[in-house]
Amino acid sequence: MEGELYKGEDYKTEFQPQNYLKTYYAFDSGTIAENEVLKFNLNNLFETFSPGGMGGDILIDIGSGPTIYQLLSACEVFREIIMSDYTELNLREVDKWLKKEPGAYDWSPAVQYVCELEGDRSKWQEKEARVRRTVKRLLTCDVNQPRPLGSAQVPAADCVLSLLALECACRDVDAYQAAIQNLVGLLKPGGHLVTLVALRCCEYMVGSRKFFVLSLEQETVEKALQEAGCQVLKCQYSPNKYSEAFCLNEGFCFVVARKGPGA
Ligand SMILES: C[S@@+](CC[C@H](N)C(=O)[O-])C[C@H]1O[C@@H](n2cnc3c(N)ncnc32)[C@H](O)[C@@H]1O
Repeated sequence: MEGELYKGEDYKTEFQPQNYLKTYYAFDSGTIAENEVLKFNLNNLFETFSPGGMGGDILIDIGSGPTIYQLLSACEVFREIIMSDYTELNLREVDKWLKKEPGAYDWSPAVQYVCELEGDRSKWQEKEARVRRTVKRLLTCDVNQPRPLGSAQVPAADCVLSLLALECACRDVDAYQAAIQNLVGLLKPGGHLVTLVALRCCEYMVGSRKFFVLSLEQETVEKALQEAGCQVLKCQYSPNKYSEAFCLNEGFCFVVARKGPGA
């Protein structure tokens, strides 16, 4: 992978949502490696947000990107979902899907997969309607700010979800630690932080653009959460990798942590 490495503010001009979706979320028609990553992610989200497990009033998704797959299980157990991203273009892409506008991404293969996990693949249209009803707001965010959602009035959350975003947004481990702390600040005491991290990753492609990724070990992720006053309840490792042409990484970890009383 040669050429310029984009990061930070470059996301606002160089990250093309449609290219990202085509490469990593084609699912049924996509490449096997990317499909396996998405399945690992959907399976873990299903386990985490099954009825009887975690749930509540407010879930805030941070660094949502142009995707909605991360909400397919959570929409069943939270009253309200707030999505957020650093770039307006990503929020616009999500909004297209929420409003069923022409050109909106087709998430139905992933939706059907999750409905099958829940026991009835045929209910996928009901689930899409539920996601559309449950997502109440789309906000801009910056995880590197002590208040990632800026001046937006947002109640303390029962759950903060952030998948594959912090390692893209943070330039070094100190910034990662601070970003985790910033996300914990959005939670109620006892609330949960759920995150998926691509491990030992240094870059990924979105169309012809190459983006920086902070290389993290599983232990670094767990330590950052503990130092932010959280108890790590689950840390599920997977040896999955993306296709080498798209992204260089060595495994993933899916983590669920609870904010402690002193955090
Ligand atoms: C690899 S994408 C992940 C998108 C989505 N969460 C997913 O699971 O596919 C990385 C996302 O991080 C966002 N991002 C980059 N810098 C950020 C920042 N400082 N604060 C919040 N999000 C940021 C990007 O806009 C992009 O949507």
